[in-house]
Amino acid sequence: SVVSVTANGQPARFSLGPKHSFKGTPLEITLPFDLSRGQHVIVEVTYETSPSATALQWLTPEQTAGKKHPYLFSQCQAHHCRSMIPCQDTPSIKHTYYAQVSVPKDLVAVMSAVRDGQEVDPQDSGRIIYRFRQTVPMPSYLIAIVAGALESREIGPRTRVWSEKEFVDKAAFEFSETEAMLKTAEELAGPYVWGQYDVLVLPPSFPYGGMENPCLTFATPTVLVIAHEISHSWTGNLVTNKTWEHFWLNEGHTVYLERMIGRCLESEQFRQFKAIGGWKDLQDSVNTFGANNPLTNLVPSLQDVSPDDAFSSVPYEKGFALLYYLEEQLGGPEVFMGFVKSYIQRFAYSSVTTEEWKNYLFAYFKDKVDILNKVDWNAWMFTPGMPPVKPQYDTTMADACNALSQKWLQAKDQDLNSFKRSDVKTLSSHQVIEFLSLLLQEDPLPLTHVKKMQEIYDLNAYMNAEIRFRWLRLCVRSRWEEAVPLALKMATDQGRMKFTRPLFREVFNFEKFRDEALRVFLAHRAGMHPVTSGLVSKDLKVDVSNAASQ
Ligand SMILES: CC/C=C\C/C=C\C[C@@H](O)/C=C/C=C/C=C\[C@@H](O)CCCC(=O)O
Ligand SMILES: [Zn+2]
Repeated sequence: SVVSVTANGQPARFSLGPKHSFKGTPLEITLPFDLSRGQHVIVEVTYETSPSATALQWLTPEQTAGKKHPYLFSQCQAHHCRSMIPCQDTPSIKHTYYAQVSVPKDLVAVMSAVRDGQEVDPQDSGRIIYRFRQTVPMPSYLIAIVAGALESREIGPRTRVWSEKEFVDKAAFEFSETEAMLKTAEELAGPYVWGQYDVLVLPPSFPYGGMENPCLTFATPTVLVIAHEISHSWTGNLVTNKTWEHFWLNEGHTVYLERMIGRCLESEQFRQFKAIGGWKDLQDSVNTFGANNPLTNLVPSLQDVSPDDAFSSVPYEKGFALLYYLEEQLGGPEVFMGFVKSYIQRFAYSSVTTEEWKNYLFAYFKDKVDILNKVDWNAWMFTPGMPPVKPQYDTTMADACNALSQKWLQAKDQDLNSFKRSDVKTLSSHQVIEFLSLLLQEDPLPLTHVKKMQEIYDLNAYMNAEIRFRWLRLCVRSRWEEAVPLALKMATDQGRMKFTRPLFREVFNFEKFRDEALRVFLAHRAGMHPVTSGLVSKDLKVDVSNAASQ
């Protein structure tokens, strides 16, 4: 709700245009004077947000861990910043920012910026004003704000962990490797320019595993490793996709850098193992969208498509697969990481398109243009479905997962007693995830098999979200009725869309429990994040305009 607009202190006329289904309402400002090229103008917009702003989730005290105070958080990527700030909401424009946030004195405010002091609000002694300064130019989708009963712990020379006090010590323990990862990332990609690197653990309804807000990564309680968000400090936050159609530049390079950190801190075999899992995530997204769906292009057209509807593993994993394929063709990880570092230096502080990236690739590898000319660029970038080439990843860490999944897939009922608890106890949690992912790629296991798997491995007891999510999907697919309430509980106890959407879809596809999936969704809808509830309602084909929430 815009109250007034001024330009260089003079009142300016403004009008609101027609509301677009997902782009919002354009604000058009007419300057009260002529501008010449290069002249600067200060435009001030006085406005109020709406409680239903799609960037924001307002939690009641009952929805928090402490149960005493309300909580607010934002998620602006991709096009939601405009719902809380009237701005030129495009990743092609970068800006610094300064903010003062007044909150009741029991709450703490944090933003995606360096903290710049606090004071009692001169207008209300029951409130505190927190100040923030972001001096590195960044796109609007990286503006972020949280207010809640927060505490923090220092875990490194440039890192504090923030969360409600109930979780802060656990979070400090879980993210204790942050400084080691930051140092490794700096060795790979160049200096960290953002000053502080804090981590905020949000309540479980946060819709993504993590969000790379500068100076303050957001993480859900289901995330244990933040190498991905750390990597975004270079790819995404420093070098940014110019439009959301080039989102793979952000995510493909970030997955590449994340796995290079894994290579340095663990091993090359670990990197290869993670790439094998990523290929499966890509296959899962292609299956969900359909292999002919243009949204599975690496560079899709988003004309009339909301970025939230287009979001999937494709830009992450098709992007990674392309970079890994180029790495193999052009001389290996050290050589290709040299290119990625140079690309970051060349385009730091700006926004790029795929064409600019490709031109730079050809310029950097000017002695290997014959190799680059053999790449089927059209198939990689503008053709739906799986990539034209499947990389041959090292299977050392995956072999045990393949062997165990094959054993289950081929087992007859009379073979089921040959399985032992040690089958999974000897696997790492990464390998258990891979084992379950392999089974999810096949036709559903017979119900006798999943029941036996529970009896021997007790997978219901696993609290690792990546394991639990895959296990419950597997059970529901095998039509195990007792797994349905567990799947719906996981879908609603936390709201990370990576888990919540497929779990709801899986139960919805179990004909006998379709109504139960709808009932549970409608019962929880009011307390869900607005983007999550919008996408789940599309998945379950619920017409929310008529549906009553309870
Ligand atoms: C081609 C795709 C087009 C546009 C996508 C751009 C933004 C999509 C929008 O829905 C926001 C995405 C935010 C993602 C934040 C963090 C992710 O990296 C988390 C990935 C999923 C997870 O692990 O939970
Ligand atoms: Zn990312």
